[in-house]
Amino acid sequence: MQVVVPFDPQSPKTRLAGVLDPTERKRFARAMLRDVLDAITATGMAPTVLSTATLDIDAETRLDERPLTSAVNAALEDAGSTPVAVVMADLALATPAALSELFETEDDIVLARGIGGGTNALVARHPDFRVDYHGASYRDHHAVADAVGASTAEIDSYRLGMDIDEPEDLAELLLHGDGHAARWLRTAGVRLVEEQGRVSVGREPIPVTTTAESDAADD
Ligand SMILES: Nc1nc2c(ncn2[C@@H]2O[C@H](COP(=O)(O)OP(=O)(O)OP(=O)(O)O)[C@@H](O)[C@H]2O)c(=O)[nH]1
Ligand SMILES: C[C@H](OP(=O)(O)O)C(=O)O
Repeated sequence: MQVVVPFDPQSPKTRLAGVLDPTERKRFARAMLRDVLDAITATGMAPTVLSTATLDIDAETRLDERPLTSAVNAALEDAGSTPVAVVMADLALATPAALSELFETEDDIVLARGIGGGTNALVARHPDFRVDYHGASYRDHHAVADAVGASTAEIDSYRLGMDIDEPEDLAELLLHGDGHAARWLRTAGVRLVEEQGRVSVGREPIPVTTTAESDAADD
């Protein structure tokens, strides 16, 4: 099986602009990528990062400047009859156990839904299956699988379902994460705010000198 991790390092995580500035968003996205690659590697698989730009990371990288859907579909086509897993780079809470369940479920198409309607991870073992990301892609991928006559399974996983897109997702990461991304957030001064209802996040003012530590947390 090929395990592909799409990643766009250029202007990532714009929905986190209320909490992190552009440089921080790049560092945070990179820290999440490291967590995802570590979790995949711990399952015994070797991930390939499908990136829009060159990266200095310790993983095989395939460059493709096209938008997400086109790049992933090209990877599916190139794989031929080899099964392909597609795991998003913002699944900072992903664990080897959750990923192993995804990889080992034997249907033609295996889907791990994300909150908000997305498809956070999938496995494709059918030659005619193609992706169509954005919007309610989870629903769309079910329809594509049905249309090509593929059997479909769903992975019901909190750990794969939490893609870190919105500021409130950062609270989940602070609560349940212990990897590079969670550490980077804590070092950057992002903190849980407990009020009535769900916890949210806020930012502590941090002295300029600790910016270097915040970089180091990503190393
Ligand atoms: N290869 C590739 N990966 C992409 C592209 N766009 C997004 N990704 C990756 O796809 C995954 C899901 O991305 P999104 O959460 O939809 O987008 P994002 O740019 O990270 O965040 P927003 O700017 O907040 O939408 C992440 O792993 C991204 O790095 C692209 O054009 N090409
Ligand atoms: C890529 C996209 O992710 P989201 O926009 O939900 O983060 C999707 O899964 O369709």
